[in-house]
Amino acid sequence: MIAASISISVAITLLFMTVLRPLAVSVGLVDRPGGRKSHVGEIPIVGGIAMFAGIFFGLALLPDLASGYWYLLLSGALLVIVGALDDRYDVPAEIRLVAQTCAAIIMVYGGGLVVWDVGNPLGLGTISLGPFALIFTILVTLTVINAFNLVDGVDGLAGSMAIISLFSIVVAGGMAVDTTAIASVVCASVAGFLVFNYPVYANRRLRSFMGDAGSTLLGLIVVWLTIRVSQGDSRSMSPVTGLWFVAVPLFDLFTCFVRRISKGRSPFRPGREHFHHLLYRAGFSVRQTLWVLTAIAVLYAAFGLLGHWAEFAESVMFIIWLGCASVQYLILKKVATLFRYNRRCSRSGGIQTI
Ligand SMILES: CC(=O)N[C@H]1[C@@H](OP(=O)(O)OP(=O)(O)OC/C=C(/C)CC/C=C(/C)CC/C=C(/C)CC/C=C(/C)CC/C=C(/C)CC/C=C(/C)CC/C=C(/C)CC/C=C(/C)CC/C=C(\C)CC/C=C(\C)CCC=C(C)C)O[C@H](CO)[C@@H](O)[C@@H]1O
Ligand SMILES: O=c1ccn([C@@H]2O[C@H](COP(=O)(O)O)[C@@H](O)[C@H]2O)c(=O)[nH]1
Ligand SMILES: [Mg+2]
Repeated sequence: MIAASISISVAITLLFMTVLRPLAVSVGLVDRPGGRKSHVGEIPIVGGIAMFAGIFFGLALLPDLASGYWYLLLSGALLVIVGALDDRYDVPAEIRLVAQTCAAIIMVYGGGLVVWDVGNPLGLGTISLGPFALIFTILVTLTVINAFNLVDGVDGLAGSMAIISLFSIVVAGGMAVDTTAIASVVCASVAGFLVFNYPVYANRRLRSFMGDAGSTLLGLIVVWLTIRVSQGDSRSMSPVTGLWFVAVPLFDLFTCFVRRISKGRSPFRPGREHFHHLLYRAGFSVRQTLWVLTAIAVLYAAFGLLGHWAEFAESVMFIIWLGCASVQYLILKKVATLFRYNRRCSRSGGIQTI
């Protein structure tokens, strides 16, 4: 039955992508180049809606779908609607954050998921969140949802990050039936979308984006399943392990926040200082940028799985995770400096170093 759900998920996503692309052009649901945009031509932003449709029908086919997962579809639908409106009309950030908070609340009360404790990241024993559990759960959910949005800035990246995270969650979660079924259906749908979004020559005329509708949906599903396998009596991995599975999007969010605040700018104001932007501007092609970040994400996920299986101390894994965040931040700063230097050199006709 899972095979049927996977097939339906990918088929419906492909169908919706094909049908919605021309419609999107006629209603103006397209991304136009200019400003901080890095793409060329008008690109339909239909991936989020198409992936949601694929996931909806794929999950609906699953027998015995736990009732909590209908709430995943409900909160996902909320994010897709608000995201699609934002992709078309630019909804104010406050309204989007309210919608994301509502999605998190649906997860808590409908899906029954709360971050009750964060495991033992400091080596002092399990840290229970007590009365702060609800607010922490909402913050974690907003953080991961937005991390996936922020990383969606180059072809294929957000989809690849989601597949890596979901695959790792399933493996660390001991291939639990419900998590495996849901993650497989979602991965199938993302794969269907990537047919239109992965940067290869063959699909250049079909290129489409998932928009905030898609990236926030994927962030929600990833955080939902992570909390599902890392909390409660049936937990099969520690929360710290979960951090390794979303390291690239989280590091991007945190480093952007630090860089923006240190420059006296609002961390919520969009920019072009994300890791993918820096690689791209430093001379990497779109595909090379995607491959570098995918390779880093695979390494982080593999290390998370290694720590999980070898039962490394959570505190050690957490310290190394923080270390990697700092190293990535320093590399980011170095690349930015080199890039500025390079630009100055090329303006004055000097030798380029990168
Ligand atoms: C604005 C921007 O950058 N734009 C981009 C983007 O452009 P686009 O056009 O797409 O988008 P817009 O600009 O239009 O809009 C953007 C969207 C908005 C709505 C605007 C708001 C933007 C945001 C970025 C909002 C983010 C909101 C937040 C609430 C984030 C707050 C961030 C923080 C830094 C606070 C974090 C605090 C927490 C409590 C959360 C902690 C969660 C963690 C996962 C990390 C924990 C790690 C620690 C170091 C914390 C504490 C230590 C401990 C001891 C505890 C240990 C903790 C754990 C072990 C965690 C436990 C975890 C679990 C139990 C489960 C965890 C689950 C998982 C990890 C899965 O994109 C464009 C293209 O790229 C771009 O150009 C543009 O700039
Ligand atoms: O697959 C993708 C996704 C995004 N981009 C570029 O990033 C910006 C930001 O996208 P948002 O929809 O605002 O989140 C987009 O305009 C593109 O320039 C991309 O190239 N490929
Ligand atoms: Mg976005």
